[in-house]
Amino acid sequence: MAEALKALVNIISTETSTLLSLYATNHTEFPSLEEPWAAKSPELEFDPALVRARQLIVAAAAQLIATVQPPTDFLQDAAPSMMKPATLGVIIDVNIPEILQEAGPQGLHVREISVATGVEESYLARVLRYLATRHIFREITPDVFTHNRNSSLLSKGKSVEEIKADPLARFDNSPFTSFIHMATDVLLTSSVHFTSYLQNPEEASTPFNIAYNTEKKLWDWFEEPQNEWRLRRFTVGMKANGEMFPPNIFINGIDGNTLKSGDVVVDVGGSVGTVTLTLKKAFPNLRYVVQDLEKLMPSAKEYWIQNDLKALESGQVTLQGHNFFDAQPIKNAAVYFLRLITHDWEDKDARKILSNLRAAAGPSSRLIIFESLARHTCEEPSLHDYPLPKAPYPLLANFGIAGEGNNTSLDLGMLLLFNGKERTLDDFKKLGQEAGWKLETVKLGMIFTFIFSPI
Ligand SMILES: C[S@@+](CC[C@H](N)C(=O)[O-])C[C@H]1O[C@@H](n2cnc3c(N)ncnc32)[C@H](O)[C@@H]1O
Repeated sequence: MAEALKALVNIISTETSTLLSLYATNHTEFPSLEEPWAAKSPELEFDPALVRARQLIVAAAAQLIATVQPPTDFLQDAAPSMMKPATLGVIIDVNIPEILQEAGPQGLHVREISVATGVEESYLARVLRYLATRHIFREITPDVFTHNRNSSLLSKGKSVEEIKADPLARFDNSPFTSFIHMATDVLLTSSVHFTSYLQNPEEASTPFNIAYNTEKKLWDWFEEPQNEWRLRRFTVGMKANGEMFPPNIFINGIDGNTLKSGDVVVDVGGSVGTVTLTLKKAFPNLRYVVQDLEKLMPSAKEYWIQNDLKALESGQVTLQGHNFFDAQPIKNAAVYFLRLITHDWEDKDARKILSNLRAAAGPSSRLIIFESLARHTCEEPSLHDYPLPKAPYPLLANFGIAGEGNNTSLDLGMLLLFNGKERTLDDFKKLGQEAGWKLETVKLGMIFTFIFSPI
């Protein structure tokens, strides 16, 4: 199959030229792997042509490795992949990103990092070498490490001193690091029980329940006093999700220009309301309700006080403690939307959430779900009607890790924590139908928009 190998190299070569010419046209230097990350042109990062070129290069490069690497080497690297979250967890827990940031570009010897962290020098050297081998941190001279493009994103955005002074608030400034840290903590611990759970799902509700010896759902477990920091980290992490997606996805998804002034948009399970803030800026003539569990309301209030106090004071935005398994109090809203909610729940629970919205909806209400679309690795006839980009030969139809890497991880993460799942197109149609909603439109994007009308 030399033909496949050549085709992969060809994709990498062609798309690299495209990528570099996009940077050149934008008068922006291509960011170096060796330098800490600083988005020089945030608009360029979301440019669809750049996103497409990058996706093709990563998909082809990953497939090239899988093609040329002996399978024994390939699997020996894959099997102990848990070392990634394990080492990232240590690094974040003992504040190495901040220590190296404070040390500057000349880096720091592990001896000094050891003094600053209290972790034995030889342990640190091995952890950092593992990560630097995978392009997270850079080893300048033996045992002297500094940040590179990837590791620089692990900083919590506070000094070591500030972190130590208020450990509970350590993730408050760093939505992205919060998100990464979740994988190194509850997810990693739960994953140990994966095989036992899948072979005997009656054992517990989820692998998470086995791991932490609790019958509570994750959200309720977060309320236990020892988990206060985890709830806080999760709430901050959700903001990262908001910032990871281009705002236009939500603006085009809701399409507020088709609504009447004063119409109500309900952000169901909206956390602090990051999507609502984006919508409110785009459609200032609408009214908004952000709903989440009562315990989230203080954080939500703080978020709006910081970002748009006027909207709260004028009543244009209302924050409402509401459990979405209870009857929906806002009747006949123009739009009920849910972002990253249905994937937390197994079908019977997701059905109940959508049924409660259906019971409150009026004839012209719309239900809008922002969620990933689970895709097969091969051609899917059910998706032929949608203008999804076609993967060139010999790439996997879903672009492999460059298309579905995060989604497949997230899908299994949902299984570990909630017995939830990412859904295929047919799953969404069926789920809607069973709850009284007809899937009318699907809009493509980094996250998909599924628009339903009442049946
Ligand atoms: C994955 S987060 C998504 C948050 C938000 N939609 C976003 O995209 O940023 C799930 C949210 O569901 C909320 N949640 C969980 N159970 C809930 C319930 N029974 N009623 C209302 N909200 C709930 C959580 O508190 C959390 O904020």
